[in-house]
Amino acid sequence: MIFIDFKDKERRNFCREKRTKESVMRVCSVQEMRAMDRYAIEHLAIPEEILMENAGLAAAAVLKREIGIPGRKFVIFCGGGNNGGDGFVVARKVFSDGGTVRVFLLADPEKFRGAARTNLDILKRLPIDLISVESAEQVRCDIRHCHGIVDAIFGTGLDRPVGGLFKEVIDLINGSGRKVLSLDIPSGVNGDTGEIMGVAVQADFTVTFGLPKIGNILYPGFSRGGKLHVCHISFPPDLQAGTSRGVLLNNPPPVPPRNLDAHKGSVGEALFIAGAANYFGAPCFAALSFLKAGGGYSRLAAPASMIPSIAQRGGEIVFVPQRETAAGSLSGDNFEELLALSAKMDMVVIGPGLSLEEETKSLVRALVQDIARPLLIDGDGITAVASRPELISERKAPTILTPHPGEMARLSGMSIQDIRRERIRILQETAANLRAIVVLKGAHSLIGMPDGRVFINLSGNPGMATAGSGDVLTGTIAAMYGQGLPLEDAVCKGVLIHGLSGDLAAEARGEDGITAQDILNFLPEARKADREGVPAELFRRYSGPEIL
Ligand SMILES: NC(=O)C1=CN([C@@H]2O[C@H](COP(=O)(O)OP(=O)(O)OC[C@H]3O[C@@H](n4cnc5c(N)ncnc54)[C@H](O)[C@@H]3O)[C@@H](O)[C@H]2O)[C@H](O)CC1
Ligand SMILES: [K+]
Repeated sequence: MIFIDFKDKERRNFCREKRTKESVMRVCSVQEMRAMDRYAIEHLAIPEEILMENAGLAAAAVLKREIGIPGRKFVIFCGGGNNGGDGFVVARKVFSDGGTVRVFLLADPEKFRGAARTNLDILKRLPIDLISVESAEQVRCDIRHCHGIVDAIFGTGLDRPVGGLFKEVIDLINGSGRKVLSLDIPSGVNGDTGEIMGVAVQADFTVTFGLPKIGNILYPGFSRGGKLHVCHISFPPDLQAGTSRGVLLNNPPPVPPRNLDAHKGSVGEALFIAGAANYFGAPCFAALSFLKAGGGYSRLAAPASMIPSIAQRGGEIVFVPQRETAAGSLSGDNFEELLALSAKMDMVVIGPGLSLEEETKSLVRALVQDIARPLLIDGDGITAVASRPELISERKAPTILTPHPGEMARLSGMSIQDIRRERIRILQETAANLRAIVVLKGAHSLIGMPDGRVFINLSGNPGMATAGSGDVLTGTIAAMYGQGLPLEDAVCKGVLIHGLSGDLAAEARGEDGITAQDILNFLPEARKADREGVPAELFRRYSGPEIL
């Protein structure tokens, strides 16, 4: 365990962290959480009341740290399930620690069962205000005069859109300007998808129980949770380790050190098959990012007529001029040369700015089928092969695909809306069907492995939603592989470094005007920070929730 003093912002405390496989945190679905819960209760004989007590105590500890308890007033909203039960424990603990508390029930008190019932019955014997909410108006005054609100309305049991009185109360909470602590997950966020089910609490802090749920980590749910903490509520580590098809936070191992006698061939050789008339940026960003991320030898096979202008921006690239179609894209008769050259590479990248010319698409399909080296397919390359999944699944060498949601829709046959809603499941199916590593790009990009594992990446920022950003990602991934990381780790590391570079660019220049050029320019700093320790603020974000 490495201790980091996060408060020392002044000195821009650079943490010397070592990311290890053991430090990868699992994220679980609602069903997995329920199974863990059941196992703990039935096989380990941990009573439900003890799990709930652990949950409530952890939440009260966060209230104490963030707001303070003695002499403070809290309003606790409790729904009719166990999330509400956790709220009752918090109420008892706040009261015991010298705070004032009012508990508002959003369900018929007769309906509580099990541990929630037990805790409600305890509360009834204490001098704590327990009020059944009939209308939102009833709570307005208390909300205005409290120091903090605890949201224990819905947890993982949310199973339909939020409306009526629940919606009115959540709207009041969100408009109150008070500090809000959500228990397990902000009420209204779907635990499996991160979707907002009509309306959701905007929390300042969330304490999630057992393990983070997918909805705590995926957008838009992630942005509703504020600072995220996790309390393992005394589950043993083995139980939390989960299955091989698990969802994990992206935390790849370090890139191997550069040998003192490194030469350009020993830190990776990549070929980029990219570019067409009017697409000057994509090939240049892709091929240059490979070098800026530490790769050794970057070759760019682009239409011959484009090369003089690209060369002005990237003289470090080695060019392989290609014959072109009348439209200025790569022509089919480059096939043999590209295939022969590909055989000598560590990795081939195909797609950035290739255009959707029919002849070029046919060339891509033929190359995808025959290139016997690790192949990263991006952009127009994905569109060219999307209708022929067997070309990818039957490849003899590994394949990486880096789709944005629109390209993912083409690859998976699902709509963009479906992909937003069920990102993890669709990614798992697509990666398995295509036998490929699939990077679904977006806020918190997802990396899906053919065996069903999914890594959620936490680096990056909205400023990176800019043209050319994806081209920089391709070269970054290829560079990680060229420098010796195993393929899966290289993809995970490339995604992390790309986001880190964007975060450093945002820190230096502000998020709004970041361009692909900025992400490219910050790659060397990103590599350095990844080796020596990222700034404390970023480290905290990338490490995921703090464990209580
Ligand atoms: N290991 C753990 O994670 C532990 C979790 N705990 C807490 O328990 C909740 C889950 O409890 P559950 O009873 O299954 O569900 P909820 O409390 O979230 O609520 C279910 C309740 O709400 C109704 N409902 C659902 N959606 C709506 C809606 N849109 N509108 C109105 N009503 C709705 C539903 O019908 C039920 O009545 C977990 O999140 C943790 O906080 C344990 O305390 C400790 C172990
Ligand atoms: K909640």
